[in-house]
Amino acid sequence: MEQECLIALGSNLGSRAGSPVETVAAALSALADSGLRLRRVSRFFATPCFPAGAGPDYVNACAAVGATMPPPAVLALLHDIEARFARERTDRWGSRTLDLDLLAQGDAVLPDAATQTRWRDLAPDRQRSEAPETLILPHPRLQERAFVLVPLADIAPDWRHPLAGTTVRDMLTAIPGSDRASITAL
Ligand SMILES: Nc1nc2c(c(=O)[nH]1)N=C(CO)CN2
Repeated sequence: MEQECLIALGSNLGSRAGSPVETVAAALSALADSGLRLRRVSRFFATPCFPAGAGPDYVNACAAVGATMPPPAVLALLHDIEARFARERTDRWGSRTLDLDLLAQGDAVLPDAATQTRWRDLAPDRQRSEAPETLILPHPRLQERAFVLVPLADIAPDWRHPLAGTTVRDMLTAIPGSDRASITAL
């Protein structure tokens, strides 16, 4: 059965595809060519780098795609596309030629809610050692980021977080207005 995946795209450096806008556009074509079915694409937005001053502005967008494969296979596919656009994975907040995040797949919760709660309460360094490269769904920082929520609201305003119970529209209302105001559609 096909499930809907919500994917966030971001770029703040040119790649072999060209500018960040061209890179995000090329990544969407790559997604469509990869066996995922492209259902909806948001507008492209210029967003200030988070954290502030860590690099040039980003271009961010979101896409809804249909997938018949399980979440780890979708993630592997996203990593493969990132690699083709030569993203450097060394620096956590550093500049990105292309960043593809799997935000959600249907209402999947991975790992289970109790494990996610335990991890969330750990200090960040222990979080990284106990939960190294584990796929967490929905994406654990989805609610905090205007640069994700603003494009996501274009394509899935009524999607409901399976643990928090809130919609994308609710989450967007809950973040500071100044964060939203700093984002402009291209
Ligand atoms: N505005 C914005 N800032 C970021 C982004 C991003 O996509 N947009 N991605 C990052 C690395 O994941 C770090 N900072």
